[in-house]
Amino acid sequence: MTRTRTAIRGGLVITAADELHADVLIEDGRIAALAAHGSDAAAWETERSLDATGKYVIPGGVDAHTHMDFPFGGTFSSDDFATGTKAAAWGGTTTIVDFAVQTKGHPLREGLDHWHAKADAQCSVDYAFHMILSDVNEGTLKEMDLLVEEGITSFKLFMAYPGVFYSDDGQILRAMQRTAANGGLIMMHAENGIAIDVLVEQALAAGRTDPRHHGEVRRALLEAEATHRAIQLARVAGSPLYVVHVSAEEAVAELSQARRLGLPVFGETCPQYLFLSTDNLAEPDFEGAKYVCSTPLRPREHQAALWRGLRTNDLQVVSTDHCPFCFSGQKELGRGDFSKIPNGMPGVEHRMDLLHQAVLEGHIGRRRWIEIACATPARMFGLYPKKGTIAPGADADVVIYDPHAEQTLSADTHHMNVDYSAYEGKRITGQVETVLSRGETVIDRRTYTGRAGHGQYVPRGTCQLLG
Ligand SMILES: NC(=O)NCCC(=O)O
Ligand SMILES: [Zn+2]
Ligand SMILES: [Zn+2]
Repeated sequence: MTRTRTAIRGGLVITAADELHADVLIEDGRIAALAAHGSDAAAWETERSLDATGKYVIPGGVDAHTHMDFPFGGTFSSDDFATGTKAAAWGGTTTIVDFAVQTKGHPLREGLDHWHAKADAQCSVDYAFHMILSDVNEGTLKEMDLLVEEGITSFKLFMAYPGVFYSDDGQILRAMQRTAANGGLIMMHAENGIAIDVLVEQALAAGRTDPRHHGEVRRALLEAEATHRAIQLARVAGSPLYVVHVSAEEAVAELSQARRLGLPVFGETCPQYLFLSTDNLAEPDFEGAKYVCSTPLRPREHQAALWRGLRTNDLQVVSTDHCPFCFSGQKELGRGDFSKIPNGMPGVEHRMDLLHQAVLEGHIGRRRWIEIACATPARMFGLYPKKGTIAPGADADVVIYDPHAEQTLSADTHHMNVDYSAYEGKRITGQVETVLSRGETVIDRRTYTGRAGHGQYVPRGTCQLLG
């Protein structure tokens, strides 16, 4: 085997734990060593040297919540694994964890095989899977044990979307009991879908059909109620719990209270809840449909609680919930009836940049940026320290990040396969310059040099934040 050695010289290495003025040695796709500028590093003999002077050297992002080619709302999300992982690479994300879907009445294995068929040989960066449980029954529960053993260690359940992915409290309790025994982690979409459907019906009957009503019927209290219920069910089952896409201040309060009691309860939020609001959902001429996702965008006042939660570690992870639908032909399915707008927003390309912007705006510090976007998602989902850090032995998933570059987000320049940007015209300071995935350059000074099929499937361990 030919040995390839690369040095990244002159940068500021930032991990969740440290900031070091250090050079990084990469050998055969792994981090081999770090050394202070001008020390041992001067003697490294390498085939390749990348100059990171004045730049940050950070771990590749781990986006633990994506939906590529996802069947939803009568259509499929518009990024497949080829386009979506290429966009991820452009944005400095080198690992995604996507959701394989169990079709109701069918085994988990079938859903998983289907997701491998979609993803294998298509990805530009590494990928792993969670499993969506659409049908919790004796067979499914047994299959969960096998999946945990082979590296699918987390399962998403929905308290929302009756008739689609919804599970009732009994099914939820059974699945939680199973993970309490097999080491898996339940990821909960916490909204009271039964109550929401009543409010949807009433809104439509009263002629309230615009996208903004999507946000109005999906009440913050119904997110908080479901979050509370999920926490209590997890307590009864003795299982840990990860609540996905938290958007409401009242839901953060439920998580904070549980964590004060010492319960193994975790929370994720997403950039759309931190940067966008119901003002976007109210944009005229049906433009609000671009921002329809669930949980919904909230009034701007909720953002302070989300930022606080990220600072106090009551929220641990920022993922994108990347689930893009084109405005033309997809979001338009819901003209005249907001409940028919496919739920989901694009975002896989912009998470690292938006969170860097949050550093500049004083919401979080630099190491916390890396913690919530790289290290903790890797730990949460059993990928650490292979992913999420820069340390000897870790995969050489490394981003050279220019903290001074200026960019404007736009559908004209993004790489996601979707015809609008949720952040059109937003100015960002900071930009991904170069991206290595297991030592291979996939973005080279703002040119894509990767290939579909470079990305490898990564089986995962269990949650590393317990006990
Ligand atoms: N979040 C959303 O609106 N769409 C994707 C499916 C989900 O995560 O609930
Ligand atoms: Zn969800
Ligand atoms: Zn999702």
